[in-house]
Amino acid sequence: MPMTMRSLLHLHFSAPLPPCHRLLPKPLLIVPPTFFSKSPTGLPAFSSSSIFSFRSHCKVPIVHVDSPAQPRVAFGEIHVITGPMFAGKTTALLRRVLAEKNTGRHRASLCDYALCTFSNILNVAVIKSDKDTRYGLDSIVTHDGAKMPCIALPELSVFRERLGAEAYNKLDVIGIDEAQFFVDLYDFCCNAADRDQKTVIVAGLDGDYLRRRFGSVLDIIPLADSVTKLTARCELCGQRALFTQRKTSEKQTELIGGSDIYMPVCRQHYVDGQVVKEATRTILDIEHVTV
Ligand SMILES: Nc1ncnc2c1ncn2[C@@H]1O[C@H](COP(=O)(O)OP(=O)(O)O)[C@@H](O)[C@H]1O
Ligand SMILES: Cc1cn([C@H]2C[C@H](O)[C@@H](COP(=O)(O)O)O2)c(=O)[nH]c1=O
Repeated sequence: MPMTMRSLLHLHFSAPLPPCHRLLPKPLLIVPPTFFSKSPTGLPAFSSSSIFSFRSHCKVPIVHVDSPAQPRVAFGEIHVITGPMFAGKTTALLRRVLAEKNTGRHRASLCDYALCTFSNILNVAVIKSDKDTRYGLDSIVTHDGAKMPCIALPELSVFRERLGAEAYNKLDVIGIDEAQFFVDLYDFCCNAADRDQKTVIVAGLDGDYLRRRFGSVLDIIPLADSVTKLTARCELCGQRALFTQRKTSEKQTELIGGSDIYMPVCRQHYVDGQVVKEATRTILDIEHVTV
């Protein structure tokens, strides 16, 4: 049967909403045009676009509508922070998570003005791999000692269950540190951003000590809204450091450690370091000593 314009419109507007919306009662409030612009009194004033506000404890409290014909659902986001060790990835993750939380608080205060509720302050959670036992399992810690509480997990698929479905549904922002250790990073990020409307901020190494891809960090780049590659300072010359040099002779890819085992190096010192390591190994091999 040919589709009329009317049936197309009906289909468009009656398409099923994401799971979180389906659980909700009818929109609590319809705020007329541009709730977010300020009046001279500093209080929100109304003007030209529409915003439907749902119950504020819902993950997607607001559906912005630029024009009545184009409803836009607020989807999740994925931001990737990568680079070598000591580049400031964990520091950037902490900053970003806190910034999201504060922005959320700001947004919340505007919505709360209309909804008379303060329950939609952004909820954030930070996850790290339980392989990283350097500073205990209950916080992520930067090389400078800054800390944030976290949940340490063997894999990301257990996060929802560990947190509980209700708490998970209320989350707005999920930070993931040491992402290179999570084998299910791709699926988790996909589901969290596409299906569950979370903002996911991922920090992890792009390469290992041999400059090979490390875990799945590179795999999520096609999913990402933004990718930030940070650099450190070469420990030998102070130039921009792109790589992580392992100072010991262990060969396994995963080896937990800090400046006792690794150092950030520039391209020249990475190459020089590999040459020196190779030469040392050859000499010691000849002498039948294992390094
Ligand atoms: N060679 C180093 N040894 C120890 N700390 C370092 C070294 N180089 C830089 N740092 C410090 O580490 C900080 C970055 O820490 P962090 O955010 O944990 O980095 P990353 O998560 O990328 O490893 C830098 O701001 C710097 O103060
Ligand atoms: C290069 C490299 C690193 N690791 C480990 C060492 C640390 O425990 C983490 C990286 O921590 P950071 O927050 O980025 O400083 O990864 C490894 O297992 N294998 C490697 O090749």
